[in-house]
Amino acid sequence: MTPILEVRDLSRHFGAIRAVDRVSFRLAPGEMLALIGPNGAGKSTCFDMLMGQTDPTSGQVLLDGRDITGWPARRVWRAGVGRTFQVTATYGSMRVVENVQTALMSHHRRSFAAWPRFRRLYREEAMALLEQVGMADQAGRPAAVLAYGDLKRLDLAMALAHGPRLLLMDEPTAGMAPAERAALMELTAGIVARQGMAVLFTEHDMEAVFGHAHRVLVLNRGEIIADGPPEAIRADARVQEVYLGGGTEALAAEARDG
Ligand SMILES: Nc1ncnc2c1ncn2[C@@H]1O[C@H](COP(=O)(O)OP(=O)(O)OP(=O)(O)O)[C@@H](O)[C@H]1O
Repeated sequence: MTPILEVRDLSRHFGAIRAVDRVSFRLAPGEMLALIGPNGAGKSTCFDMLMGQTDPTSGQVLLDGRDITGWPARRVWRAGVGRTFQVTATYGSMRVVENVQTALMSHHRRSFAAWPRFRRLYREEAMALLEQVGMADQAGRPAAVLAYGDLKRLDLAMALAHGPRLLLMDEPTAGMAPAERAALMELTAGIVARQGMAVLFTEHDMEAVFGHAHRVLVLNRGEIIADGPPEAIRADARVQEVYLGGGTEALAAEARDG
């Protein structure tokens, strides 16, 4: 089966700094992959390359078998790479459902000149997306009054409006209460499984990583030092060493300290 994402020997060097160095991995349909590593490991640089925001020094990025290396961000997004934001990109004064409608308009390349007809445009599709993230009952509320966890779910619905093949989530649970974190990750896992898409996420919260990722990729100084299921990663001596030499308690401490 063709992987949704295939990264081959991807590198990004800044002068002498090897921010990302010969990173290779694959991501299958239905898979949730966590990308972790200590500060400065290269996670953001890796994400930036996958989103088309930074050109690789060398290597390749393939989406559904198509080489998208070096494509500009907008084209990468059009090709099916979506993302959620740490700070959600919603319009506070608009209603929840209208926020999703704007995401659908953008997906369907409709200009905002269609504004007068906006209230009807893609309303049903938007409601179906809100249903998926458990937000249909809040459709009529202004986004500004939403609780933080609900804003995150709205952000997810807006990312899904684009029908991504690959969803990149940058610290999806940052700033959330523990119970909300688990709920968001479970919700995401269910959607990923149903739609056969794939998720790559960075996360400092180790409960979110070890509780919800199918596979964990550990970066250190730009290189992958481990790639496997959560249990194997937790037990990996090199991973424990990198996380201050103290096993998963140290992993948790690193998470707290950011
Ligand atoms: N534009 C740049 N110019 C020079 N060096 C850079 C640049 N961007 C990143 N780096 C360096 O590349 C390395 C990897 O940084 P990156 O931000 O990708 O790590 P990270 O794992 O995302 O870290 P954090 O968890 O702190 O966000 C670091 O040494 C960083 O200083």
